[in-house]
Amino acid sequence: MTTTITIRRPDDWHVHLRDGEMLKAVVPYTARHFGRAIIMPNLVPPVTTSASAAAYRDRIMAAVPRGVSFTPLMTAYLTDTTDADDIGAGHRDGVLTAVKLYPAHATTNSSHGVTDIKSVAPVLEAMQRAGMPLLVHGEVTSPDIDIFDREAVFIDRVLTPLLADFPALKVVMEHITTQEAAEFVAANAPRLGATITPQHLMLNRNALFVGGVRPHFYCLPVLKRERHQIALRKAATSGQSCYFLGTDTAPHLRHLKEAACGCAGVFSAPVALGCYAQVFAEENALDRFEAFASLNGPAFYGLPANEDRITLVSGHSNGSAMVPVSKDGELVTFEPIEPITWAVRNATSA
Ligand SMILES: NC(=O)N[C@@H](CC(=O)O)C(=O)O
Ligand SMILES: [Zn+2]
Ligand SMILES: [Zn+2]
Repeated sequence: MTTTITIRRPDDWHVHLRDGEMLKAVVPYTARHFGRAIIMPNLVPPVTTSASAAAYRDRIMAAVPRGVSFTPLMTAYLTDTTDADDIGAGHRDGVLTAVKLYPAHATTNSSHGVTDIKSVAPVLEAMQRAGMPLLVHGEVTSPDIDIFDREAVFIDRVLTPLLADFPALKVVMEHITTQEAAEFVAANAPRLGATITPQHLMLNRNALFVGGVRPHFYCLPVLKRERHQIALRKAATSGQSCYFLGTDTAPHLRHLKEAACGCAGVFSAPVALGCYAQVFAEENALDRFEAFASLNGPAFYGLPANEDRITLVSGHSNGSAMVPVSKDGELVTFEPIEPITWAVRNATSA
């Protein structure tokens, strides 16, 4: 038996597209399903100014296949020396949608991240005045905090004071992974929102060790225990407007993941939308899928929902493919433990 569902075209509120050959290889997968995407700035070196964001946007647009409509929404990487005037001007000019806070060394390419939140107060004040959201990678980095506790400790030590010090600042807690985060976001909505990834909805930390170590399930924040997975599934499918789709598709070449010290990040762009639909179907919540995928994100960012539609269908086995990246190597597409049975049938223009 197959089920189909047609919804407004979704947006992806958390995407890594990288640069160069990798950018060219991955952009088509995001652009064919999603109308817009928030583009993460953690390149090497990072995108830290409006000028570098504008140049990066041009490189992304050059990689969008002809005939596909796709709008990258750019972000700047917050550092201890970010210029508040440049960020404000970038926002007024329509170049910058948001600013990204990585605590220094929290995740892939975050060595330039903020070491002390006080040093960026002028930038946060300017963003608060402009209504420009701050996107946070919500993990503390102190080595004495257990890796499975870093998100919950971030909420207590960093996010709670930040929300109090900047009471009108809009904040997105990216890729939430815990029950604590889901509850904290709902309690602080609507100025606080959260993205949730397919892997954190479909897997828990046991998946990292099924039959051996599984590097393609390794991402940050790392998968948590089952009670958190259950809480995230409940949150995403609740219909509450503070939760929205953000895949955190994060491509790394296969040989850099299948390594003695493998990179963090799951490449999910080709299959992500099917994964989300499957979760909503399993939770008997397909009637709330459009809110999570296509309505809540634009509402948080103050943007209109997309006018075109996309149709998904169940009953398809969706064999995940390897995506070649020039002669450099290849990407392994996310393949959860249970088969993905939902796929995009077609996207129609408005
Ligand atoms: N999520 C990840 O595990 N990795 C991301 C960085 C990030 O989103 O934290 C990446 O850039 O590879
Ligand atoms: Zn992150
Ligand atoms: Zn990310």
